Amino acid sequence: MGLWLRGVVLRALRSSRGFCASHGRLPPPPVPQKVVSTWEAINQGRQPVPEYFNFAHDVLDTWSQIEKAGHRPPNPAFWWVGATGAEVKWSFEELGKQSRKAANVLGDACGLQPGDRMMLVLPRLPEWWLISVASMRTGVVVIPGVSQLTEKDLKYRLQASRAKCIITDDSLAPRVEAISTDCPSLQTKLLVSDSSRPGWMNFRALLREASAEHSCLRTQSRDSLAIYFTSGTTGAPKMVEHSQCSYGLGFVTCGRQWVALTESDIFWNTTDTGWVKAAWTLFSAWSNGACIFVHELPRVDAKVILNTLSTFPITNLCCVATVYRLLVQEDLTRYKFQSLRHCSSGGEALNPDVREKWKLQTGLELLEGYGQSETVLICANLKGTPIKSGSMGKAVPPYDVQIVDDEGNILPRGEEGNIGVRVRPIRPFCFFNHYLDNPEKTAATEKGDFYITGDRAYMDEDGYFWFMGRNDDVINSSSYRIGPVEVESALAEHPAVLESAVVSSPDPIRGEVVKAFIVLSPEYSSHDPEALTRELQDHVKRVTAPYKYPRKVAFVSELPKTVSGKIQRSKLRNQEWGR
Ligand SMILES: Nc1ncnc2c1ncn2[C@@H]1O[C@H](COP(=O)(O)OP(=O)(O)OP(=O)(O)O)[C@@H](O)[C@H]1O
Repeated sequence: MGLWLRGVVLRALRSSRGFCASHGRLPPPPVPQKVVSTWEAINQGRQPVPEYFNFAHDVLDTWSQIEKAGHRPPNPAFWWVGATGAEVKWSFEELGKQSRKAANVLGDACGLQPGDRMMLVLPRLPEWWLISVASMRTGVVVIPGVSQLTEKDLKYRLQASRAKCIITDDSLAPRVEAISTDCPSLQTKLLVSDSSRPGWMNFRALLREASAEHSCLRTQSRDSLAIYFTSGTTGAPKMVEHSQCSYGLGFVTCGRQWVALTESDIFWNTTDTGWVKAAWTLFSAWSNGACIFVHELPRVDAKVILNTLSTFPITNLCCVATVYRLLVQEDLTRYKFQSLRHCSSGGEALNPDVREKWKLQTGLELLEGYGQSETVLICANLKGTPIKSGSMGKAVPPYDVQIVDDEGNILPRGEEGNIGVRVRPIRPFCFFNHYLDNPEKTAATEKGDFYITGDRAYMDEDGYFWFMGRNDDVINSSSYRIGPVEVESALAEHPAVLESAVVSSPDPIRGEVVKAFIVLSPEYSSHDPEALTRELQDHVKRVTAPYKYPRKVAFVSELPKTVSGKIQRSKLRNQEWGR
């Protein structure tokens, strides 16, 4: 543990009951709340960031001590359920032991050194969490990716990151083999499988033999921790580099106050391991001592999700809005969620209609949060704060979030502009280091004192943020600026609409007009399209300002989405504009 942080945590632990080991009494019993509040104080900028920090050592091993002292409920730290019902459960102690073994695999068998980069592309298998922690212990920089990556995607990522090692499973191995000669930096291929494959080392076999003795690398807080490729919703994915502390200490508040976790909770986020939300979950949950629940979930299936929520004592759930949109199509009253008490949604705009349907059927509030791969949680409806349906909530400390113009000047409340996060005079520690190998892009995201997120919104008189869309998604029709989210939310209120994407489309008179691509609910799929178009247009005119109604409507069987499940409006827009 960094010396400074170790001191702070130990003081917190000792002050709990006044025991003093040197007087021959019992060792001080750890007090989880005090440990977490110390980390939270750092997260919120009330205490300085320590010079040295390593999440595996400073946080996970502390929870292991707390657990050993009997000061954590008996729920596991990690609970995995396979597609066919197999289960894996680890305590913090077991996680520590297994991840030390995995660290020896990375350091010894793979010969990886601190600072070396390693791509990790696995479906939701327990090894993903083990190797993520092992990379922290060794100082190896992890680069997660999703299993659906094509050969082209893999080549782009391996070449751009110059990764020395890739860890994956049987399904992706052939794709790696097809492009590995084009990736000169790639030296080691590690397979997570029960069978062997020529040219690959076998992780499971190596893990069985590895020693559980490993001394965690003493990393500086600013050392590189991970590189995340963005979703590519708007263009080629960017490489976002995070430090040991930015994510390691930046998610304590997110975990405590947005997804509302304590050490007795069991938290399920249905996200894929390759998306940054998996990291958000790892750091939010484990910094708060909560259990991470994982279902293998080979594909996102509403019934499997609902059955899982009914079968296991999951207390907290987080999904992207797309998943909740799917869930509310089901008859939720047929399920009984015994333990579920808190639900959250992020990564995409949450339509008010979906939130209301969820609440009506489950009795549970859905708290929306907003952030990016580059940041931690920027805005959110934190637990216990009043919700304004359709708003992303307020700025989350330590961020100072403002609506700014293109030069970084703060705009008055109610005016639409860029969502900006203040980075001067002090850049929050819980922020990405930079876009790797792209100083121009890094510099271009800052205007005046603010980092410009690329998203548009307005802030109301009470400090709540209302998302309009990404910069490029906002439609400018006859000088009226129209956010796609508002139109999509209006459409979502109509029973015919399963989901929709709203984009600009060329128009000889207005320059551009609103076009809605709509996936119909099964009951409406055989309706007369012309009559339905008119009905939906009238509906939008009724529920929102009439000028926002979609002048063009197309019924489609599905919408283009990123591998993380987000709607790619840019693809539809480019199609409209012939780009
Ligand atoms: N609650 C939310 N409401 C609306 N949009 C959200 C919300 N949360 C996240 N987003 C969107 O997701 C973006 C962050 O996602 P991510 O970091 O995965 O990269 P991306 O923007 O999807 O990919 P790329 O930068 O490659 O286009 C935000 O900038 C915002 O546009």
